[in-house]
Amino acid sequence: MTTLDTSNMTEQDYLTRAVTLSEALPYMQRYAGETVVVKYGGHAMGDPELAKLFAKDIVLLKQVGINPVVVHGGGPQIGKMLARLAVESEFVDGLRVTDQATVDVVEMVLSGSINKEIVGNINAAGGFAVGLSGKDGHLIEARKLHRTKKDPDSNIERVLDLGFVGEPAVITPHILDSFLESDIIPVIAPIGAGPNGETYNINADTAAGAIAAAIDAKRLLMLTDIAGVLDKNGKLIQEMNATEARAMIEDGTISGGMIPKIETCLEAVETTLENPGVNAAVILDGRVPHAVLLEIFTEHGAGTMIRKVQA
Ligand SMILES: Nc1ncnc2c1ncn2[C@@H]1O[C@H](COP(=O)(O)OP(=O)(O)O)[C@@H](O)[C@H]1O
Ligand SMILES: CC(=O)N[C@@H](CCC(=O)OP(=O)(O)O)C(=O)O
Repeated sequence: MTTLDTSNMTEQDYLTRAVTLSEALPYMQRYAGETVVVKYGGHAMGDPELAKLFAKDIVLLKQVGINPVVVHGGGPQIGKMLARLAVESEFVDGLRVTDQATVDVVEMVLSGSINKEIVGNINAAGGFAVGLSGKDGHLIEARKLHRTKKDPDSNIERVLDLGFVGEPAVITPHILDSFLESDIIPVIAPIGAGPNGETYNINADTAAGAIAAAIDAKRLLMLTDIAGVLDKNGKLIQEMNATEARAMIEDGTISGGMIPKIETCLEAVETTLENPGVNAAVILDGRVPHAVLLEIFTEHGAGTMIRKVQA
């Protein structure tokens, strides 16, 4: 556990701390009773000390009356386990091609070790976390994801078979209702069940976005391993709209794992007649200590924000 050495603190330091707490009040009021979905990426959870700070931040949110829902990834951790088991793995546009052997490992790592590690950290920080996957309580009913990709040489659309890669078909948030009314913090692994009981590997960004939309979350925070979306010159983009984002995917400035992240944010903020949409989605650097607190409780919003689009 990280402890703070207060032995050298002056009266001014304590005053600064009190002012900081007081300045958080309007944010606490703005978010009181609201739900915030936090997508915790596999790269962001690499450092054990940072992982403990993340858990503390989540407990703090719950303590001040905000409802955090954690949806986690674990791509690098799955990669390590597949390598240990000598199962080869490849990605297409940020999605892991997933055969039967791979999906078994994906479920084992995500629903097993990673989910329980996050639950353990939150509980050690004084929270009440409950770990589940999309299979629990019909939370995520999945279907096979169908992808096509244009061949750059011939310009012909080709169908890609990604195996057991799924997308959420139906989200049934019923199981989360009672958690959100209690002190329980749900921690969700992005695994879904298909109509015939088959297991689907869902990109964690996609799962987080679908859950955020289904529970009318106020904010979707995507914690990753980079400052946010970078432009062609490597400069951080603080705010972007759907048209800009699509153009950057088209011209290759946004690639790899950033593609499902952006697509998720765009879908999450879209308002339809049935869905009021998430107010804002933010892609931010999970390697920064207290990234969640900085984003929710200060003006110093880091990262790239994608705001709600009215229908
Ligand atoms: N325009 C871009 N701006 C920022 N990152 C980008 C961009 N295009 C591609 N990326 C890549 O996307 C990565 C984040 O996606 P990913 O590795 O899947 O993260 P996570 O594991 O957190 O989901 C970044 O580390 C970066 O390498
Ligand atoms: C289909 C697909 O690609 N699934 C991801 C699920 C984990 C994930 O998304 O983890 P990150 O958030 O750490 O990238 C995978 O197998 O790696």
